[in-house]
Amino acid sequence: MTDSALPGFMQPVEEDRRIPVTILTGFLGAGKTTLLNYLLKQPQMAGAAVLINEFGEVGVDHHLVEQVDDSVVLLDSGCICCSVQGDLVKALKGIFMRALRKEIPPVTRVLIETTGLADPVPVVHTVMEEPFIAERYRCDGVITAVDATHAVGQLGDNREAVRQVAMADRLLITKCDLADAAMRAEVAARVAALNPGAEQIEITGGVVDPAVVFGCGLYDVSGKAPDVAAWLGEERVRTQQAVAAARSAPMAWRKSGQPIVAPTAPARHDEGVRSYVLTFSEPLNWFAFSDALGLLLQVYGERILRIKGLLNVIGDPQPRIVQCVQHSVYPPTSLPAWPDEAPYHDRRSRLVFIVRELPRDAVTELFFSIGGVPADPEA
Ligand SMILES: Nc1nc2c(ncn2[C@@H]2O[C@H](COP(=O)(O)OP(=O)(O)OP(=O)(O)O)[C@@H](O)[C@H]2O)c(=O)[nH]1
Repeated sequence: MTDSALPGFMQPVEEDRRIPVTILTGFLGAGKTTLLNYLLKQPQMAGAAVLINEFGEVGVDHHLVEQVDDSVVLLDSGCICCSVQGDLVKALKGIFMRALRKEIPPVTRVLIETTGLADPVPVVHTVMEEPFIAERYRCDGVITAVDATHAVGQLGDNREAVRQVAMADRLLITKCDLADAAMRAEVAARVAALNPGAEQIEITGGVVDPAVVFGCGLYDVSGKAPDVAAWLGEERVRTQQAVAAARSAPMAWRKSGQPIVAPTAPARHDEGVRSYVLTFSEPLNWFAFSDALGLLLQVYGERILRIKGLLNVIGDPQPRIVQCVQHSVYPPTSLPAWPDEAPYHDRRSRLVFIVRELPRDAVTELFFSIGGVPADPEA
Protein backbone atom coordinates (compact mmCIF):
# COMPACT_ATOMS: atom_id res chain seq x y z
CA MET A 1 0.00 0.00 0.00
CA THR A 2 1.42 3.42 -0.97
CA ASP A 3 1.32 6.32 1.49
CA SER A 4 -1.30 8.15 -0.54
CA ALA A 5 -3.65 5.17 -0.42
CA LEU A 6 -3.58 5.01 3.39
CA PRO A 7 -6.84 5.93 5.09
CA GLY A 8 -6.83 9.57 6.13
CA PHE A 9 -4.45 10.70 3.37
CA MET A 10 -5.83 13.14 0.82
CA GLN A 11 -6.40 11.57 -2.58
CA PRO A 12 -5.45 13.82 -5.51
CA VAL A 13 -8.58 15.44 -6.89
CA GLU A 14 -9.10 14.41 -10.47
CA GLU A 15 -9.46 17.41 -12.71
CA ASP A 16 -12.76 17.66 -14.57
CA ARG A 17 -11.58 17.94 -18.15
CA ARG A 18 -15.02 18.20 -19.68
CA ILE A 19 -15.84 21.33 -21.68
CA PRO A 20 -17.85 23.83 -19.61
CA VAL A 21 -21.22 24.84 -21.04
CA THR A 22 -22.92 28.07 -19.99
CA ILE A 23 -26.62 28.44 -20.74
CA LEU A 24 -27.67 32.03 -21.33
CA THR A 25 -31.40 32.39 -21.07
CA GLY A 26 -33.99 35.07 -20.30
CA PHE A 27 -37.37 36.08 -21.68
CA LEU A 28 -37.97 37.62 -25.12
CA GLY A 29 -36.01 40.83 -25.57
CA ALA A 30 -34.37 40.69 -22.13
CA GLY A 31 -30.96 41.56 -23.58
CA LYS A 32 -29.28 38.20 -24.27
CA THR A 33 -27.86 39.16 -27.68
CA THR A 34 -26.68 42.52 -26.32
CA LEU A 35 -24.84 40.67 -23.58
CA LEU A 36 -23.43 38.13 -26.04
CA ASN A 37 -22.08 40.93 -28.24
CA TYR A 38 -20.26 42.36 -25.24
CA LEU A 39 -18.90 38.97 -24.15
CA LEU A 40 -17.66 38.09 -27.63
CA LYS A 41 -15.18 40.96 -27.38
CA GLN A 42 -13.71 39.70 -24.08
CA PRO A 43 -10.50 37.63 -23.87
CA GLN A 44 -12.31 35.01 -21.77
CA MET A 45 -14.24 34.04 -24.91
CA ALA A 46 -11.11 32.93 -26.80
CA GLY A 47 -11.72 29.37 -27.98
CA ALA A 48 -15.42 29.51 -27.08
CA ALA A 49 -18.11 28.06 -29.33
CA VAL A 50 -21.46 29.85 -29.32
CA LEU A 51 -24.80 28.25 -30.13
CA ILE A 52 -27.64 30.60 -31.02
CA ASN A 53 -31.25 29.55 -31.17
CA GLU A 54 -34.31 31.54 -32.25
CA PHE A 55 -38.06 31.14 -32.14
CA GLY A 56 -39.63 31.83 -35.53
CA GLU A 57 -38.99 30.81 -39.10
CA VAL A 58 -36.85 33.71 -40.24
CA GLY A 59 -33.74 34.14 -38.12
CA VAL A 60 -32.66 37.67 -37.28
CA ASP A 61 -30.39 37.16 -34.28
CA HIS A 62 -27.36 35.81 -36.07
CA HIS A 63 -27.27 39.03 -38.12
CA LEU A 64 -27.32 41.00 -34.89
CA VAL A 65 -24.38 39.11 -33.42
CA GLU A 66 -21.45 41.25 -34.39
CA GLN A 67 -18.72 38.63 -34.67
CA VAL A 68 -20.07 35.68 -36.59
CA ASP A 69 -17.42 33.17 -37.63
CA ASP A 70 -16.95 29.42 -37.59
CA SER A 71 -17.30 29.32 -33.82
CA VAL A 72 -20.92 30.53 -33.95
CA VAL A 73 -23.44 27.81 -34.72
CA LEU A 74 -27.01 28.66 -35.57
CA LEU A 75 -29.46 26.06 -34.28
CA ASP A 76 -32.07 25.98 -37.02
CA SER A 77 -35.56 27.35 -36.60
CA GLY A 78 -37.57 25.77 -33.86
CA CYS A 79 -37.15 26.34 -30.19
CA ILE A 80 -34.25 24.62 -28.47
CA CYS A 81 -36.42 23.24 -25.69
CA CYS A 82 -38.78 21.53 -28.14
CA SER A 83 -36.14 19.94 -30.35
CA VAL A 84 -33.46 19.59 -27.75
CA GLN A 85 -32.68 15.97 -28.52
CA GLY A 86 -32.22 16.93 -32.13
CA ASP A 87 -30.45 20.16 -32.78
CA LEU A 88 -28.64 20.74 -29.52
CA VAL A 89 -27.23 17.23 -29.24
CA LYS A 90 -26.23 17.25 -32.90
CA ALA A 91 -24.53 20.63 -32.55
CA LEU A 92 -22.59 19.69 -29.39
CA LYS A 93 -21.51 16.37 -30.89
CA GLY A 94 -20.49 18.17 -34.09
CA ILE A 95 -18.37 20.72 -32.22
CA PHE A 96 -16.63 18.00 -30.22
CA MET A 97 -15.90 15.82 -33.25
CA ARG A 98 -14.69 18.72 -35.41
CA ALA A 99 -12.29 19.81 -32.68
CA LEU A 100 -11.11 16.21 -32.29
CA ARG A 101 -10.43 16.00 -36.03
CA LYS A 102 -8.64 19.37 -35.74
CA GLU A 103 -11.02 20.96 -38.25
CA ILE A 104 -11.55 23.76 -35.71
CA PRO A 105 -9.26 24.92 -32.87
CA PRO A 106 -9.72 23.29 -29.45
CA VAL A 107 -12.96 24.42 -27.83
CA THR A 108 -12.42 25.87 -24.38
CA ARG A 109 -16.07 26.50 -23.52
CA VAL A 110 -19.54 26.60 -25.03
CA LEU A 111 -22.10 29.36 -24.59
CA ILE A 112 -25.69 28.56 -25.56
CA GLU A 113 -28.07 31.47 -26.11
CA THR A 114 -31.58 30.03 -25.89
CA THR A 115 -34.69 31.57 -27.40
CA GLY A 116 -36.57 33.93 -25.15
CA LEU A 117 -39.38 31.38 -24.97
CA ALA A 118 -37.17 28.43 -24.06
CA ASP A 119 -37.82 26.32 -21.03
CA PRO A 120 -34.26 25.85 -19.74
CA VAL A 121 -35.09 22.56 -18.01
CA PRO A 122 -34.61 20.24 -21.04
CA VAL A 123 -31.48 22.13 -22.03
CA VAL A 124 -29.86 21.62 -18.63
CA HIS A 125 -31.07 18.03 -18.54
CA THR A 126 -29.53 17.28 -21.94
CA VAL A 127 -26.15 18.73 -21.04
CA MET A 128 -26.11 16.86 -17.73
CA GLU A 129 -27.60 13.52 -18.75
CA GLU A 130 -27.43 12.77 -22.49
CA PRO A 131 -24.74 10.09 -22.39
CA PHE A 132 -22.45 11.30 -25.20
CA ILE A 133 -22.77 14.94 -24.15
CA ALA A 134 -22.47 14.43 -20.39
CA GLU A 135 -19.22 12.54 -20.83
CA ARG A 136 -17.65 15.39 -22.76
CA TYR A 137 -19.36 18.53 -21.47
CA ARG A 138 -20.39 19.79 -18.04
CA CYS A 139 -23.08 22.32 -17.22
CA ASP A 140 -21.18 25.30 -15.82
CA GLY A 141 -24.17 27.44 -15.06
CA VAL A 142 -27.45 28.96 -16.07
CA ILE A 143 -27.30 32.73 -16.48
CA THR A 144 -30.65 34.46 -16.81
CA ALA A 145 -31.16 37.93 -18.21
CA VAL A 146 -34.11 39.66 -16.53
CA ASP A 147 -35.49 42.82 -18.15
CA ALA A 148 -35.86 45.41 -15.36
CA THR A 149 -38.54 47.22 -17.37
CA HIS A 150 -40.75 44.27 -18.34
CA ALA A 151 -39.97 41.38 -16.01
CA VAL A 152 -42.80 41.82 -13.53
CA GLY A 153 -45.47 41.48 -16.23
CA GLN A 154 -43.59 38.73 -18.07
CA LEU A 155 -43.23 36.65 -14.91
CA GLY A 156 -46.94 36.97 -14.26
CA ASP A 157 -47.93 35.81 -17.74
CA ASN A 158 -45.33 33.29 -18.84
CA ARG A 159 -44.38 29.96 -17.32
CA GLU A 160 -41.11 29.95 -19.29
CA ALA A 161 -40.04 33.25 -17.70
CA VAL A 162 -40.59 31.79 -14.22
CA ARG A 163 -38.54 28.68 -14.99
CA GLN A 164 -35.74 30.77 -16.51
CA VAL A 165 -35.45 32.73 -13.27
CA ALA A 166 -35.85 29.75 -10.93
CA MET A 167 -33.19 27.69 -12.75
CA ALA A 168 -30.56 30.46 -12.70
CA ASP A 169 -27.22 30.39 -10.95
CA ARG A 170 -26.90 34.11 -11.56
CA LEU A 171 -29.48 36.71 -12.51
CA LEU A 172 -28.44 39.63 -14.67
CA ILE A 173 -30.93 42.45 -14.23
CA THR A 174 -30.72 44.25 -17.58
CA LYS A 175 -31.73 47.70 -18.90
CA CYS A 176 -31.00 49.33 -15.57
CA ASP A 177 -30.55 52.64 -17.42
CA LEU A 178 -34.27 52.52 -18.27
CA ALA A 179 -35.62 51.52 -14.85
CA ASP A 180 -35.90 53.79 -11.82
CA ALA A 181 -35.01 52.64 -8.31
CA ALA A 182 -38.59 51.63 -7.46
CA MET A 183 -38.89 49.50 -10.60
CA ARG A 184 -35.57 47.81 -9.92
CA ALA A 185 -36.54 47.11 -6.31
CA GLU A 186 -39.83 45.53 -7.43
CA VAL A 187 -38.05 43.29 -9.93
CA ALA A 188 -35.37 42.36 -7.38
CA ALA A 189 -38.02 41.29 -4.85
CA ARG A 190 -40.02 39.35 -7.45
CA VAL A 191 -37.04 37.34 -8.71
CA ALA A 192 -35.66 36.81 -5.20
CA ALA A 193 -38.97 35.18 -4.27
CA LEU A 194 -38.50 32.70 -7.13
CA ASN A 195 -34.79 32.17 -6.65
CA PRO A 196 -33.44 33.45 -3.34
CA GLY A 197 -30.05 31.79 -3.76
CA ALA A 198 -28.95 33.37 -7.04
CA GLU A 199 -26.88 36.51 -6.96
CA GLN A 200 -28.51 39.45 -8.78
CA ILE A 201 -26.24 41.72 -10.81
CA GLU A 202 -27.58 44.94 -12.32
CA ILE A 203 -26.26 45.71 -15.80
CA THR A 204 -26.71 48.19 -18.63
CA GLY A 205 -25.94 47.69 -22.32
CA GLY A 206 -24.80 44.11 -21.74
CA VAL A 207 -21.65 45.21 -19.89
CA VAL A 208 -20.77 42.55 -17.35
CA ASP A 209 -17.63 41.10 -15.82
CA PRO A 210 -17.14 37.75 -17.63
CA ALA A 211 -16.24 36.22 -14.25
CA VAL A 212 -19.92 36.67 -13.33
CA VAL A 213 -21.02 34.65 -16.34
CA PHE A 214 -18.45 31.87 -16.35
CA GLY A 215 -17.22 29.50 -13.67
CA CYS A 216 -20.41 29.01 -11.67
CA GLY A 217 -19.22 25.46 -10.88
CA LEU A 218 -21.09 22.26 -11.65
CA TYR A 219 -24.83 22.90 -11.94
CA ASP A 220 -26.37 22.14 -8.56
CA VAL A 221 -30.03 22.12 -7.58
CA SER A 222 -29.33 22.59 -3.89
CA GLY A 223 -29.92 26.22 -2.97
CA LYS A 224 -32.61 26.49 -5.63
CA ALA A 225 -36.36 26.16 -5.12
CA PRO A 226 -37.51 22.51 -4.72
CA ASP A 227 -39.39 22.92 -8.03
CA VAL A 228 -36.08 22.86 -9.91
CA ALA A 229 -35.21 19.30 -8.82
CA ALA A 230 -38.81 18.25 -9.55
CA TRP A 231 -38.72 19.73 -13.09
CA LEU A 232 -35.43 17.99 -13.84
CA GLY A 233 -36.91 14.74 -12.49
CA GLU A 234 -39.96 15.11 -14.77
CA GLU A 235 -37.65 15.76 -17.70
CA ARG A 236 -35.74 12.55 -16.96
CA VAL A 237 -39.01 10.56 -16.98
CA ARG A 238 -40.19 12.28 -20.15
CA THR A 239 -36.90 11.45 -21.90
CA GLN A 240 -37.00 7.82 -20.73
CA GLN A 241 -40.56 7.49 -22.05
CA ALA A 242 -39.62 9.00 -25.41
CA VAL A 243 -36.65 6.63 -25.73
CA ALA A 244 -38.82 3.61 -24.79
CA ALA A 245 -41.51 4.67 -27.28
CA ALA A 246 -38.96 5.10 -30.05
CA ARG A 247 -37.48 1.66 -29.31
CA SER A 248 -40.79 -0.17 -29.22
CA ALA A 249 -42.40 1.57 -32.21
CA PRO A 250 -40.68 -0.39 -35.02
CA MET A 251 -41.49 -3.69 -33.24
CA ALA A 252 -45.17 -2.77 -32.83
CA TRP A 253 -45.27 -1.63 -36.43
CA ARG A 254 -43.89 -4.96 -37.62
CA LYS A 255 -46.51 -6.87 -35.59
CA SER A 256 -49.54 -4.82 -36.62
CA GLY A 257 -48.47 -3.89 -40.13
CA GLN A 258 -49.56 -0.31 -39.32
CA PRO A 259 -47.21 2.58 -38.62
CA ILE A 260 -47.24 3.46 -34.94
CA VAL A 261 -46.63 7.08 -34.22
CA ALA A 262 -44.57 7.61 -31.09
CA PRO A 263 -46.40 9.80 -28.58
CA THR A 264 -45.49 13.40 -29.28
CA ALA A 265 -44.03 15.42 -26.45
CA PRO A 266 -46.58 17.64 -24.70
CA ALA A 267 -46.41 21.21 -26.00
CA ARG A 268 -43.94 23.22 -23.99
CA HIS A 269 -45.29 26.60 -25.07
CA ASP A 270 -48.53 28.39 -24.52
CA GLU A 271 -50.66 27.53 -27.55
CA GLY A 272 -51.72 31.14 -28.02
CA VAL A 273 -48.12 32.20 -28.65
CA ARG A 274 -47.08 32.18 -32.28
CA SER A 275 -44.67 33.74 -34.67
CA TYR A 276 -45.12 35.15 -38.16
CA VAL A 277 -43.24 37.34 -40.56
CA LEU A 278 -44.46 40.45 -42.37
CA THR A 279 -42.59 41.08 -45.60
CA PHE A 280 -42.68 44.39 -47.49
CA SER A 281 -41.51 44.33 -51.11
CA GLU A 282 -41.47 48.09 -51.57
CA PRO A 283 -38.84 50.18 -49.72
CA LEU A 284 -40.48 51.89 -46.76
CA ASN A 285 -41.06 55.51 -45.93
CA TRP A 286 -39.52 55.67 -42.47
CA PHE A 287 -41.96 58.24 -41.04
CA ALA A 288 -45.07 56.44 -42.28
CA PHE A 289 -43.69 53.17 -41.01
CA SER A 290 -42.80 54.62 -37.58
CA ASP A 291 -46.30 56.08 -37.20
CA ALA A 292 -47.90 52.75 -38.04
CA LEU A 293 -45.56 50.88 -35.69
CA GLY A 294 -46.29 53.34 -32.87
CA LEU A 295 -50.02 52.87 -33.25
CA LEU A 296 -49.66 49.11 -33.51
CA LEU A 297 -47.86 49.01 -30.16
CA GLN A 298 -50.37 51.36 -28.60
CA VAL A 299 -53.29 49.20 -29.69
CA TYR A 300 -51.83 45.70 -29.40
CA GLY A 301 -48.72 46.12 -27.19
CA GLU A 302 -50.01 43.73 -24.52
CA ARG A 303 -50.22 40.96 -27.11
CA ILE A 304 -46.94 41.71 -28.86
CA LEU A 305 -44.20 39.85 -27.05
CA ARG A 306 -41.45 40.78 -29.48
CA ILE A 307 -40.83 42.36 -32.88
CA LYS A 308 -37.48 42.42 -34.61
CA GLY A 309 -36.51 42.83 -38.19
CA LEU A 310 -34.47 44.39 -40.94
CA LEU A 311 -35.99 47.17 -43.03
CA ASN A 312 -35.22 48.57 -46.43
CA VAL A 313 -35.84 52.28 -45.87
CA ILE A 314 -36.14 54.71 -48.80
CA GLY A 315 -32.86 56.60 -49.19
CA ASP A 316 -30.85 54.36 -46.84
CA PRO A 317 -28.49 51.80 -48.39
CA GLN A 318 -28.03 50.02 -45.04
CA PRO A 319 -30.61 47.68 -43.52
CA ARG A 320 -32.24 49.31 -40.53
CA ILE A 321 -32.80 47.16 -37.44
CA VAL A 322 -36.12 47.54 -35.63
CA GLN A 323 -36.59 46.11 -32.13
CA CYS A 324 -39.65 46.15 -29.89
CA VAL A 325 -40.64 44.42 -26.67
CA GLN A 326 -44.32 44.79 -25.84
CA HIS A 327 -45.04 48.57 -25.86
CA SER A 328 -41.38 49.57 -26.00
CA VAL A 329 -39.56 50.51 -29.20
CA TYR A 330 -35.77 50.68 -28.97
CA PRO A 331 -33.70 53.19 -30.94
CA PRO A 332 -33.15 51.84 -34.47
CA THR A 333 -29.67 50.77 -35.47
CA SER A 334 -28.25 49.60 -38.81
CA LEU A 335 -26.26 46.72 -40.18
CA PRO A 336 -23.23 47.78 -42.24
CA ALA A 337 -24.63 46.01 -45.34
CA TRP A 338 -27.44 43.71 -46.46
CA PRO A 339 -26.71 40.04 -45.75
CA ASP A 340 -25.82 38.00 -48.87
CA GLU A 341 -27.73 34.97 -47.66
CA ALA A 342 -31.40 34.10 -48.04
CA PRO A 343 -33.90 35.39 -47.30
CA TYR A 344 -32.42 38.84 -46.80
CA HIS A 345 -30.39 38.85 -50.04
CA ASP A 346 -33.56 40.07 -51.81
CA ARG A 347 -33.43 43.24 -49.69
CA ARG A 348 -37.08 43.10 -48.83
CA SER A 349 -38.04 44.39 -45.37
CA ARG A 350 -38.99 41.65 -42.92
CA LEU A 351 -40.47 41.99 -39.46
CA VAL A 352 -40.62 38.90 -37.26
CA PHE A 353 -43.46 39.00 -34.74
CA ILE A 354 -43.89 36.85 -31.65
CA VAL A 355 -47.38 37.44 -30.35
CA ARG A 356 -50.04 36.08 -28.08
CA GLU A 357 -53.53 35.79 -29.57
CA LEU A 358 -52.90 38.39 -32.28
CA PRO A 359 -53.79 37.35 -35.84
CA ARG A 360 -51.49 38.37 -38.66
CA ASP A 361 -54.38 40.02 -40.53
CA ALA A 362 -55.02 42.46 -37.69
CA VAL A 363 -51.41 43.61 -37.93
CA THR A 364 -51.30 43.93 -41.74
CA GLU A 365 -54.60 45.84 -41.76
CA LEU A 366 -53.34 48.32 -39.22
CA PHE A 367 -50.07 48.91 -41.11
CA PHE A 368 -52.02 49.50 -44.30
CA SER A 369 -54.71 51.72 -42.89
CA ILE A 370 -52.33 54.04 -41.05
CA GLY A 371 -49.11 54.25 -42.98
CA GLY A 372 -50.43 53.07 -46.33
CA VAL A 373 -47.74 50.44 -45.88
CA PRO A 374 -48.84 47.33 -47.75
CA ALA A 375 -47.38 44.04 -46.49
CA ASP A 376 -46.93 41.20 -48.97
CA PRO A 377 -49.55 38.44 -48.77
CA GLU A 378 -48.60 35.52 -46.53
CA ALA A 379 -46.18 33.23 -48.33
N1 LIG B 1 -31.49 50.98 -23.07
C1 LIG B 1 -31.12 49.71 -23.06
N2 LIG B 1 -31.49 48.90 -24.06
C2 LIG B 1 -31.10 47.60 -24.00
C3 LIG B 1 -30.30 47.08 -22.96
N3 LIG B 1 -30.09 45.76 -23.18
C4 LIG B 1 -30.73 45.49 -24.33
N4 LIG B 1 -31.35 46.58 -24.84
C5 LIG B 1 -32.15 46.69 -26.06
O1 LIG B 1 -33.25 45.81 -25.94
C6 LIG B 1 -33.57 45.25 -27.21
C7 LIG B 1 -33.59 43.73 -27.08
O2 LIG B 1 -32.28 43.30 -26.73
P1 LIG B 1 -31.66 41.91 -27.23
O3 LIG B 1 -30.27 41.84 -26.73
O4 LIG B 1 -31.88 41.73 -28.67
O5 LIG B 1 -32.60 40.90 -26.43
P2 LIG B 1 -32.67 39.32 -26.56
O6 LIG B 1 -32.88 38.80 -25.19
O7 LIG B 1 -31.48 38.80 -27.29
O8 LIG B 1 -33.98 39.14 -27.45
P3 LIG B 1 -34.60 37.75 -28.01
O9 LIG B 1 -33.47 36.98 -28.58
O10 LIG B 1 -35.59 38.17 -29.04
O11 LIG B 1 -35.26 37.08 -26.85
C8 LIG B 1 -32.51 45.76 -28.19
O12 LIG B 1 -33.02 46.85 -28.92
C9 LIG B 1 -31.38 46.19 -27.27
O13 LIG B 1 -30.61 47.24 -27.83
C10 LIG B 1 -29.90 47.97 -21.91
O14 LIG B 1 -29.22 47.62 -20.94
N5 LIG B 1 -30.33 49.26 -22.01
